[in-house]
Amino acid sequence: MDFRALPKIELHAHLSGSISRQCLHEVWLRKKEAGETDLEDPLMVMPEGKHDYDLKAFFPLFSSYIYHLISCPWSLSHTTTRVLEDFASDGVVYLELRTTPRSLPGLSKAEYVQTILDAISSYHSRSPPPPLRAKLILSVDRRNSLPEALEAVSLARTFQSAGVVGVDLCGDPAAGPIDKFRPAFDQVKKIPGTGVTLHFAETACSGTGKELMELLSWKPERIGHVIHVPRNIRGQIINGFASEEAVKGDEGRKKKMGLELCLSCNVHAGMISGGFEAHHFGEWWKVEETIIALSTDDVGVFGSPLSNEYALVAEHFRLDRTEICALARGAIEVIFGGEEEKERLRGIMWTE
Ligand SMILES: CNc1ncnc2c1ncn2[C@@H]1O[C@H](COP(=O)(O)O)[C@@H](O)[C@H]1O
Repeated sequence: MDFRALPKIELHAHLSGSISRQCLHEVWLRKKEAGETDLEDPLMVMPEGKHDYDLKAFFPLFSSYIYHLISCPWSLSHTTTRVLEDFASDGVVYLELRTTPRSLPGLSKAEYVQTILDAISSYHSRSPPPPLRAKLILSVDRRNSLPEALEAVSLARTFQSAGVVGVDLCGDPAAGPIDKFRPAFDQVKKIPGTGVTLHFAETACSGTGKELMELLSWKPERIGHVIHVPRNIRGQIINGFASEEAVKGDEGRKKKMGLELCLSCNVHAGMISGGFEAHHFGEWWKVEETIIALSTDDVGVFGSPLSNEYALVAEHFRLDRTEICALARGAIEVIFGGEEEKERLRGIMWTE
């Protein structure tokens, strides 16, 4: 099967982690030549072919390096455009990119978000129109304070009509308790048409029953990674605890929880043991009450484009062509991009 040609949906991609090393290198070269950076060449910091970053090494890549390189409107806009092009050339037809609003020298958080939305909008208006449509999710980092989280939610409200469709909780799972963010995610629920997605049970320390019950009580439509899940919490996910209010009008059924599963990230970062065969994709993909959206997380770091994630599940879990098409199409139901976009996707995604 041609996994690149297969039309695909990507729902869990962090902007700064999705920038290819080549693109980072080009930004670095231009800044170096202009005398604007003292940073080391990204190809030295993140050598081509190295993908085994454990979480201890992974998070500082952003705070200590990438954020210092992508630090002006030009580099932000340029790298966003390149990320869109890279996903499109891998056969992605719908992308929800996520990013943590940050202020850069001379750029407020609102201008940071606006710059990314402008890059997306000018990408959409290319001629002929590209098959990829992109939306934006704003992330709250676990290291943030409540006021910072509330600011992200307020930005999501402000930029909703310009393409922001959701709010995410991400960041180093070792970074303290998350209860403090409840008022922020309560606010998201009051913005009609804005979805909630949460990094969920990424590590043993963030996989306690207490934390996961708290996260589910925020009523996310989707959860990401879903690794260290105790049995009773698994039951809650399956029984639709999180979306009990989101009853589907016509059939009276509860909405299914979307699971954003990122195989290569989890394997390369050592978040699971036993390799691809042992990945919890195998436990979830036949659970009818949930919907899996295979995702890349940080393709710039872990090096596996979405087409390869589909190839991996086909290989390790023996999905045939029909099952692969059903898996890819299934994600339509859990996008945050609205009914019109769902209809477009139903028209272009393969059925067999
Ligand atoms: C194991 N995977 C992950 N788990 C948790 N958070 C992650 C992540 N991968 C990326 N991020 C979050 O996304 C930021 C980079 O993109 P943006 O600057 O927001 O576009 C990282 O700083 C981290 O907080």
